[in-house]
Amino acid sequence: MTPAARVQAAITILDQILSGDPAEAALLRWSRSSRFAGSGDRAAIRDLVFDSLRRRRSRAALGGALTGRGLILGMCLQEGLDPVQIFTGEGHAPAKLAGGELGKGRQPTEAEALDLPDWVQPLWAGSLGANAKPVARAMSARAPVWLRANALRATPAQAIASLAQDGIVAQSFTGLPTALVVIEGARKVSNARAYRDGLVELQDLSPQLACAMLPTAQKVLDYCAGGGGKSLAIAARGNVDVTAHDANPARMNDLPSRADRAGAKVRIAKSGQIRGTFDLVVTDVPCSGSGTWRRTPDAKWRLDRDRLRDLVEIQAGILDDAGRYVAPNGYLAYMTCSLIDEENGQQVAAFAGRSEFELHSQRVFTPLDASDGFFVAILRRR
Ligand SMILES: C[S@@+](CC[C@H](N)C(=O)[O-])C[C@H]1O[C@@H](n2cnc3c(N)ncnc32)[C@H](O)[C@@H]1O
Repeated sequence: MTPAARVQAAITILDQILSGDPAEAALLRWSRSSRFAGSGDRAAIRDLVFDSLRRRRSRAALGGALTGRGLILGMCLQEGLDPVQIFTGEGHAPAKLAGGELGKGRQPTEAEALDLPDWVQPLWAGSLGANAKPVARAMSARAPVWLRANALRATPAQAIASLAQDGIVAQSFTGLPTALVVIEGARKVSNARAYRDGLVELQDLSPQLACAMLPTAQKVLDYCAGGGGKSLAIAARGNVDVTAHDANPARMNDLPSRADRAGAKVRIAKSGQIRGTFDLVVTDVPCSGSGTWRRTPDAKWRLDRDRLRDLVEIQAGILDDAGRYVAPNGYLAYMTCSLIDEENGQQVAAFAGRSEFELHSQRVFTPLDASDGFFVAILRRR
């Protein structure tokens, strides 16, 4: 495909997303109906779509319309590209710019330039204080790919060497050597031997740092285990008995095969099958995902106040339920991939106020720390 044809494909997909389709579904549908597109085309179109969603507000202002064409026109103006060279109307390129189309845009207001919904902005500012604007700006950039070198299978150096054999360049993070940032070849990771043989797992830096903060424990319950990212990270410490649970057991379907690949032992407990108490219970709760909006930018525009309120209620219920499984003097860890304090510090403070747990430590990670946004609090049972 020519670069201009890729742009036209992105415009079509963006229009479907703007009319309500989830981004992944719209991309998949386009791929299936466009067998002529190669993997390079698909990757480039995906990047165009996701970049435009990350910067939806500012690009719509610049491009003069919240449409696929408006967003791509906004992209041209934001990145100093000449739109006349792209909107040529030739072959499969976008149709020529209509008279006046170029003049409809304007400079984004200060609020639009942050690329956050209006209703989120006060929550964002209240949660992040002086970092609110830099974090919002960082959210409009593409996220790096992070891997966790799995200590049950390899040292970080061995994992890096194996990745290199498949053309992937990765580098250890100074503060946590098992966290590897992919410098080159990110799209090759899922086919690499290091990944297939369990030497590395895909996991952002912030949950890795959060798991590293967890107290040492022999018996751990991962109460909201989902695909098992936290279970596997905890199991990789060795000498630990990990039980994974999720209210929706189907979410754990892949966990046994992931654990086999990683050489980890994880026990699966369905609801009603959790026995006894644990030294550490981890609750990686459902949340707004506002810390990962770089990776799932359409979620940024779909979240609303009602959904956030529901999530805060669900999180509070999970803390109350999960707390029952913590042994006396044991720990309860609460995690979200959100930056909104209602889901984080306020949630934990309210729980400490109504329970027999006291706050031991907490930390917010943001893209300013090179990671996704993430929150972890560790509470101790009195
Ligand atoms: C953020 S995801 C977990 C991600 C997972 N820990 C990982 O690292 O891959 C939240 C999970 O909480 C589960 N969940 C929702 N409500 C729950 C509840 N009341 N009790 C336990 N799990 C719940 C969801 O099914 C979902 O899998």
